Amino acid sequence: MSEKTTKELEKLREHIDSVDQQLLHLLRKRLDLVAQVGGVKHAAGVPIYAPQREASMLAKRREEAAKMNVSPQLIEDILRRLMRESYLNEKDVGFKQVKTDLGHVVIVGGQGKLGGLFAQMLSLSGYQVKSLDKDDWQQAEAIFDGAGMVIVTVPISITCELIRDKLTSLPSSCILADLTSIKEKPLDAMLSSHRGPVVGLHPMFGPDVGSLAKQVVVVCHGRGREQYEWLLEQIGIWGARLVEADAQQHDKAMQLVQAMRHFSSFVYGLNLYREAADIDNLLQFSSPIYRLELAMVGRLFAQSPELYADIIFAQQESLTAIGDYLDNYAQALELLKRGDRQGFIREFEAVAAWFGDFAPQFQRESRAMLQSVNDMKTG
Ligand SMILES: C=C(O[C@@H]1C=C(C(=O)O)C=C[C@H]1O)C(=O)O
Repeated sequence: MSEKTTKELEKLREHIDSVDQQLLHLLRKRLDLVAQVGGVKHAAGVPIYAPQREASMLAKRREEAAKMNVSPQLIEDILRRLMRESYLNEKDVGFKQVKTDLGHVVIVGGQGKLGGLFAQMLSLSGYQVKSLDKDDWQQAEAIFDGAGMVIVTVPISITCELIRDKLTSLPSSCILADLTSIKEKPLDAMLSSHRGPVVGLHPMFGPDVGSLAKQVVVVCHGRGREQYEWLLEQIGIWGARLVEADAQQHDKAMQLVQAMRHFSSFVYGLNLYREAADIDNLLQFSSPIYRLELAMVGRLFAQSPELYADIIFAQQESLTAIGDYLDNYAQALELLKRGDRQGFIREFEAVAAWFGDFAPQFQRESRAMLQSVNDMKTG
């Protein structure tokens, strides 16, 4: 590079540094304003997450961006990232407490990750929370005494047994809830062990979410809804969206959404391991989509094998869903073995037609993800 070029670049880069510093100051200012909004909302008991405000704000900024010859998608990406920060900061002020005369909450399995998250959210909302874990059963009576709600969040394999053995003498005013990722059997167990209000919940997220804003919690009603309605409102205040479901339908969906999916990720990892694939090497040749896929598979093996065994082994019926997948794999492999390119294309088109408008929608969504995977690359 010539000296002139170096000088020119240096000067421009100094300007860029200064603009970035101004951005930083603006960010600080925005964070402070959002914190003030958080304070006002907290006092009024309003959830921080305000989708309508977000939609109208984004529409206006996009319009203004276009007029300034800035890409509307750029401002939308930046604002969405900032809004995520807004939800995370909400934990600093806490949440409105919907039910003020509940008595304390007992979380059976409160030391587990999901139990811990719910304990934290409830505490931030002003509830007194006690945890009951496997070594605490001797003190159970004292822990349960005066509880207004008991939430069960223990491994799926022991959930029903625990409910049937240990939760048979709660007072009928006490709410009994669970967070298990299957719903029909735990709900039956709760309804038969307890006379009072019962509700089944399935948080559709892992314990590592920073905030519940926009996350989904599935609700399967048991009995006495009017007595636990406040809990649903409370979860809404945390920002989550509640989706009501029939327990049986929910469990059927989980055979595909969880069992089959996690199982195929497990086999994908197993296959890489048996092939002794060199991950470093694969990453060097990876396209963003491959990296994203590897991230999805690899993250499984950073977590507890018990958790995934629990999810995959939870329902006998998942075996059918996984077996069907294996059959389809074998049939598709036959196309390949026969060199039946036309057959492959026919099947492809049939699936594409079945996906319908979802296919282009998923393409758009994944494009944004792939771009951020690429952004994260260094060097
Ligand atoms: C700050 C607010 O709360 C949330 C955060 C927003 C933001 O960061 O701009 C916008 C809407 C809300 O989801 C607000 O309602 O204005």
